[in-house]
Amino acid sequence: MFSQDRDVTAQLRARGDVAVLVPAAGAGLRLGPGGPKALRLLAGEPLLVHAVRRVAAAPSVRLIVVAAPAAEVEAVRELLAPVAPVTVVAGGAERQESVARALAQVPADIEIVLVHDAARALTPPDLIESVAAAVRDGHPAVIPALPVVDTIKEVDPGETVLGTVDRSVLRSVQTPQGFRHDVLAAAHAAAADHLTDDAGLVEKAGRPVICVPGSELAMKITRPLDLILAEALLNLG
Ligand SMILES: Nc1ccn([C@@H]2O[C@H](COP(=O)(O)OP(=O)(O)OP(=O)(O)O)[C@@H](O)[C@H]2O)c(=O)n1
Ligand SMILES: C[C@](O)(CO)[C@H](O)COP(=O)(O)O
Repeated sequence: MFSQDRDVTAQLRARGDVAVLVPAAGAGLRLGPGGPKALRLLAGEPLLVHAVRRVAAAPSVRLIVVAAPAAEVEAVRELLAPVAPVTVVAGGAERQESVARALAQVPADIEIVLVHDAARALTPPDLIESVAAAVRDGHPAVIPALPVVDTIKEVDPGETVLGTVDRSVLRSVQTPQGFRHDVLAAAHAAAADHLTDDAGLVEKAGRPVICVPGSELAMKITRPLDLILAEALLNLG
């Protein structure tokens, strides 16, 4: 636990120009049985607690809105009360719906909105700050990304390789994804399909999206091995 947590909690809402939406309503099917992923334990604490603690430690953050599994809204409020002041809403059946429900809680006077997966529980506050700073600098949509390290093949439905993709133009995309509030709201309002990230909605709306350097610590805890890796990263300090 960060030693400055109590100070951070007291200061939150008293400063900052950024709202962070934390979609946390997923089932975690790829992680296997054990309940909603955001409530699964990492070093004795739920992933959501790790994630929100780091969000609250970012100096720009004024408001945090968590989209929790519908059956866990009250439990999540109680869980996060000692961590940071948060608004908790019920998430939806798809990530995009969870984000939209959280976005509806953001007042119009907050101009920068970040969307950050609870599953990226170890994301450093510095990354949250760098994404927010790029939006503040005038970019309407900013996403953290890393170069792809594997060779990438395109295949047909029978797994026959059709070709090798030029990986130099590919990026593996993380969260937090940062947006001008009006741009994110318009993209969600216009959404026709369910996409896997919010930047995709902004792309469809024809607005520019830029990448900034991501962080290996912002890995998404998706499969069982990821929990083991995350625990090892925590132990590194
Ligand atoms: N209906 C949903 C689905 C996902 N999420 C959130 O979106 C983030 C990224 O989703 P992912 O890591 O894929 O989580 P799950 O959907 O839970 O995973 P799975 O696909 O393995 O079930 C997670 O913090 C997850 O809780 C959400 O808020 N609402
Ligand atoms: C938003 C995201 O984490 C960016 O990489 C990702 O798209 C979520 O996808 P998932 O299929 O819900 O894991």
